[in-house]
Amino acid sequence: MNEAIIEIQELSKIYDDVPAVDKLSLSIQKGEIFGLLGPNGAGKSTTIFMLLGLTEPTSGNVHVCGIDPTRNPLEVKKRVGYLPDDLGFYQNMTGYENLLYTASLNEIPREEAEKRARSLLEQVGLEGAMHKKTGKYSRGMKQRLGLADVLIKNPEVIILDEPTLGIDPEGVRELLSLINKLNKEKNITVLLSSHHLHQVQQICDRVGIFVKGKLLAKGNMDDLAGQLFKNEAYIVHVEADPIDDYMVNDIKGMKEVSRVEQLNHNTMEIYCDKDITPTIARTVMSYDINLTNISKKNYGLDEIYHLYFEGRETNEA
Ligand SMILES: Nc1ncnc2c1ncn2[C@@H]1O[C@H](COP(=O)(O)OP(=O)(O)OP(=O)(O)O)[C@@H](O)[C@H]1O
Repeated sequence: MNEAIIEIQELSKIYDDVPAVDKLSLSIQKGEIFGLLGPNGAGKSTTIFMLLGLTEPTSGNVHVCGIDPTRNPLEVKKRVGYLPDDLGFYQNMTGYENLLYTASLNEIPREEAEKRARSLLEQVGLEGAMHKKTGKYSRGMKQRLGLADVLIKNPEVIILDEPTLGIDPEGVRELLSLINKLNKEKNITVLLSSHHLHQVQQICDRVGIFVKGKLLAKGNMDDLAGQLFKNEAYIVHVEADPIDDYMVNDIKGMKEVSRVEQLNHNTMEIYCDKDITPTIARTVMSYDINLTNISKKNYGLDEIYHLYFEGRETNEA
């Protein structure tokens, strides 16, 4: 997974002297699921439009599958499937007919198009509704049809703008697992924009936190926690009876430990820059103390995201 399929360098888009995207640099690897996370107005859609060649950058460079979308938008369009947040289908046509229509726009021969449409409708769980008019589809069904629609041209990359908007929790779960499955089975790179933390956390390999046109941080959950909490990226929760002062001093003296917080007579939390849970367990045991529980506490994307926004203007969020 170390072949960049989306390469963005110092990319900016300025509207009326205000940067919508501000010197963005980002590499997305082939086969990765990358989540672009940020509040409304952060610049996610503008970034996506520049990747698709729908908006011209003010400055900087962008390459998708090795192609510059500003110069060659049609070549990018052949390789990239884009599912906008407000996707529309011809309401009076069935799901199957809509897919065949998209296939014809992409110059896929009829016989091949029929084969792909049937297979995709099956993959997205719409085989039973393929001959139903899309005007009668639920929002979740339309999103699943949308996925089939972007996949009909066998893209290398799919870009999904708020794909779960307006879908009920069960529909969200199904759609996310479908995206995950497609990514794993077909090695399709997925760029997904969202402001739903939990959904992003569930399926993305890496996340970029985007605010006011700037990428504040990027990485997997551990990287993000590391960047944000620096020398306190890990918390080891210990329950032991009793918590002995000598033992606490011993732990405080470890080079990885920044502080120890004693919550009550038998519980403490140890903040450290590495996961040293086994070392801490051994130290506690060496004091002949009854260790009843030891676990690593993980920061969730919720904590990470909100901490990034602490003290920032987030009134659009
Ligand atoms: N065509 C345009 N003309 C002027 N300003 C624009 C234009 N398109 C976007 N903007 C501004 O650029 C900023 C970024 O908007 P963008 O739509 O990219 O954000 P977003 O993160 O996708 O938000 P959302 O989640 O609401 O879609 C906003 O302040 C928006 O008002």
